[in-house]
Amino acid sequence: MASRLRLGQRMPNPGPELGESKGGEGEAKKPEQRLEVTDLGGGSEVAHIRRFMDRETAWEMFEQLDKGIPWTRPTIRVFGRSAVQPRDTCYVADEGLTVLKYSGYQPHAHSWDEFPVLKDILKAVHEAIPGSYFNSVVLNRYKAGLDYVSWHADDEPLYGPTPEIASVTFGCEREFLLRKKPTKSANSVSGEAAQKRPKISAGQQHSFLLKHGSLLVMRGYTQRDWQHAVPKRAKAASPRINLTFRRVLS
Ligand SMILES: O=C(O)CCC(=O)C(=O)O
Ligand SMILES: [Fe+2]
Repeated sequence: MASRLRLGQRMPNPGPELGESKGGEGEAKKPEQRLEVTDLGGGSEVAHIRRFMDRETAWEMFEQLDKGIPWTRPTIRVFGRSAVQPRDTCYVADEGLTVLKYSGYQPHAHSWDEFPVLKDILKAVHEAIPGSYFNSVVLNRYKAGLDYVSWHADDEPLYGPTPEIASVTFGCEREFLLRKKPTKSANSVSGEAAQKRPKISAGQQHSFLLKHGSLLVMRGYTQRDWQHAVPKRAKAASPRINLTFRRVLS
């Protein structure tokens, strides 16, 4: 695991690796990037940088993505039924990678060259997470609070057993939930014992408020052992754009 920092701790020697500005003339304004790490246990963890980007830069990027991305709302298959995905999406990846397929849907892989803004964000993400390497990004646009992503894990084999996934948020803040997957042993117990045993015990859920310009990183066994979701929120009245950077293994 890349970081051993605990919740609320400051990264040591904040400097270029953290993307912190030296304040020189002509340099892009960058806020101090404070990293908060939540240990989920069992080799899973989440790192959160609430102010990954300053608000103004993040709004400029929001506008470019909102207008410039060829958003689609595909029909997917969930539990054997066809349904329109409850959010807009797009996919960008290096050429020649294994194709991504989820819920019976295979998104077209656009090229990074079509969207210079995505290259800028990718560079900032690489700088903020030392040792990271991402070659694809799934983009989601939630038009308002009725758009959502249901419980899932990004555990497709093309990402390997311990993928690092970096999630950048623009626009309306929304809640991001994590819950522990039911364990095999809990499932395999039959009869009365199984009924009495709760599948998800207290303390095995976490909630993060993902704000405009924030970065959240899931790493270790988070995709194998946990699920995540962005639930509907009737009060969320404005759009949110989220980018999840991933590394497709070759
Ligand atoms: O919008 C988010 O914060 C999460 C999106 C997500 O989980 C996904 O695209 O797999
Ligand atoms: Fe996901």
